[in-house]
Amino acid sequence: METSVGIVTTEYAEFDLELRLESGRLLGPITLAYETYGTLNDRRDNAILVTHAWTGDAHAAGRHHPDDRKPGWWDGMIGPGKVLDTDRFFVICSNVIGSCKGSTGPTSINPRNGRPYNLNFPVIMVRDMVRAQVLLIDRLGIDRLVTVMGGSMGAMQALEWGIHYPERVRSIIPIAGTGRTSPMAISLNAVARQAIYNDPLWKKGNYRPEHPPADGLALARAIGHISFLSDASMQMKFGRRFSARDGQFDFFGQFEVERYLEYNGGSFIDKFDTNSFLYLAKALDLYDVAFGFDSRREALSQLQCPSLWFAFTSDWLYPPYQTEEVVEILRELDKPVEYHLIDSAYGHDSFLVEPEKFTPKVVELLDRLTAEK
Ligand SMILES: CC(=O)SCCNC(=O)CCNC(=O)[C@H](O)C(C)(C)COP(=O)(O)OP(=O)(O)OC[C@H]1O[C@@H](n2cnc3c(N)ncnc32)[C@H](O)[C@@H]1OP(=O)(O)O
Ligand SMILES: N[C@@H](CCO)C(=O)O
Repeated sequence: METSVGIVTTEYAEFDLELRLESGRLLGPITLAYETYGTLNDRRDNAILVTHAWTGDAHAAGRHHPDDRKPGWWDGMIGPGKVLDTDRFFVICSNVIGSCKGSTGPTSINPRNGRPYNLNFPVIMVRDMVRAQVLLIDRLGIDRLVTVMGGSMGAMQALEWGIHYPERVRSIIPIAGTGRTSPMAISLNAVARQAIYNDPLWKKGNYRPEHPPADGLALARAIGHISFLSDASMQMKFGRRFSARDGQFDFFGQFEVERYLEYNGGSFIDKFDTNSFLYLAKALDLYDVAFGFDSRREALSQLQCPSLWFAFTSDWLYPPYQTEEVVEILRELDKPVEYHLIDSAYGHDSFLVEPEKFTPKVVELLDRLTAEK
């Protein structure tokens, strides 16, 4: 049985308007990159929005070209007969504003001067990303989404959808998220930022695209990457193994884990723009569900739909207690809420590496919602 969505194309929705951001600044016109899988039914009520993490993109499933080395980032989840079954659901994955993956971000042309925004791009919040996604969902003619589902920054987007657009969602599924970014998570991003700022090629964001601050970005990504892993996953993957290529007493000889970080930091330079990385890190750091409300309780009281939450035992970036704090408040508020602590050794990135550990609960929720229709 064919379980892949096959060859897919990224589409680009253009909005000739100015969006008022949380900062009060205006951003426009706006482009959003997105992909869709499956078919929107006649009642237009079978749509699911998948929201991505920090360095993700709209390409969640299938391949752009038969020779692509890897499929989309959540290909195991999306396709005929899969968890997000494209025989039943119309699955949308939208890139976020601020990103460099086809949507309006710091690399886009500033209409006011015809030059790339670079640091003239406004600071955006997760809520602004969602505001832009609402334009896309309107454009697709969808009133209500079956669910909004995503991990990490995707979880923040799902929660913002539920709180600010309660009439537009029938459920939300935040995975490996947090209700507010902790000082520890912020401090890791702060060090990553310094790695970039200290690279002479960064030039306060005015680097030429062909000469990015590669050393700074690679180091910044390596710092981030450590926080996506866990003690257990590093023990399993690398242990204390020394790189077979190097002599143990070579001064620059590397442990296997060092090679891994160097490789993943280095390969990231070709995949992501430095300013976008910084703007999205800022959005992550600014995240607090209570922003604009008197309290988290007041913010969470806006949520009307069922919410299904997952946290991972080995996630030390957004540890389970941060999801549990939110779930606890929702329970006190008598909201329909379900929470599962998933035993996984893969740290924050467990939502990408071991989705099979939590997907049965997702299927249960989707079946329930479909039966209720
Ligand atoms: C929604 C989103 O979040 S989309 C963004 C997802 N992508 C990322 O986060 C980019 C970084 N990638 C990753 O973190 C991982 O690939 C994941 C989480 C997506 C998947 O994890 P895993 O399946 O465990 O992959 P793993 O960590 O083993 O491999 C990552 C890379 O390191 C390489 N690698 C593995 N071991 C070693 C090693 N000992 N030395 C050097 N390189 C190594 C792999 O070959 C792979 O290279 P590739 O990216 O060119 O294919
Ligand atoms: N590894 C994912 C998760 C980060 O939160 C990313 O880079 O987007």
